[in-house]
Amino acid sequence: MFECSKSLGPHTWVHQFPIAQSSRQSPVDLRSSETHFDAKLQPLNYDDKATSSRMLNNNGLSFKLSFDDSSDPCVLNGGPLDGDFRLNQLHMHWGCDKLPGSEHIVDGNAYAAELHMVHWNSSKYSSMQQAVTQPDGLAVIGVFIQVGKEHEHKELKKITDLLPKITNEGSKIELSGLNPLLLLPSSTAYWTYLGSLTTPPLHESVTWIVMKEPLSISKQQLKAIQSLYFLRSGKYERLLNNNRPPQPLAGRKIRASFK
Ligand SMILES: CCc1c(F)c(F)c(S(N)(=O)=O)c(F)c1F
Ligand SMILES: [Zn+2]
Repeated sequence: MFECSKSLGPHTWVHQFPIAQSSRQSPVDLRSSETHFDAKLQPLNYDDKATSSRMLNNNGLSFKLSFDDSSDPCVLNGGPLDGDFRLNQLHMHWGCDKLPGSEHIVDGNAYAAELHMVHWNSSKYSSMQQAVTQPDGLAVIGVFIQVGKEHEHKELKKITDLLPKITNEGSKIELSGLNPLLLLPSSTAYWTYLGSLTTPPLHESVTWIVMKEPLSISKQQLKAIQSLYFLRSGKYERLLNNNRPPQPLAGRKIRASFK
């Protein structure tokens, strides 16, 4: 069978991206002792459009669902955010076999996987490329994923059913009519803190919004995710793309929308 391929260890990133050792890095351990309830935090607001998207096994590291953010954008606002943020892509981080795969952890505990929905600040910037380097450029919603009963909305199923069709690096497939709103858990409770991309170039441009309630998927769905692999120098390797360990909070405060 395939072995779990380890991407170049995160400890090597600092040579090319010195910001890796800066004070606004992600992911972090969401420790209850460091979180503070903030009554001023608004509920997240999504204009619930079903949008077209293209599923891609990108650079053999993960799969990415890209959304057309130029015409009929899917817009997020509210929560801790000032202004409108357009959904640009969503992707996932997972483990391998028994290894848990979430990037954020909660009081030291990891989940099986973590979904990231990446949005850029369209009130201040004109593209994702321009926003990705700005301190208020991005908002990423993180949703923990655990194995349990199959995802009730079937929205995640639309994604996992297609994964066997993009098992080779660079393969793409159209997926229209996905409603990102339905990928969010029923509870609106979230943590928020100022952080960074969790993979190079590690820009400190992300307002993180991590949902407290995990989504449940079936073992089969997790297997479909974990069986994503790519051909590297003639060898089939499975992906393990999640291994940035929690980074120092360095004095940052984590706000909670719930008591
Ligand atoms: C520049 C493309 C990109 C990533 F590669 C990425 F890993 C993340 S992450 N894991 O922090 O959500 C982003 F938000 C993102 F915009
Ligand atoms: Zn991510």
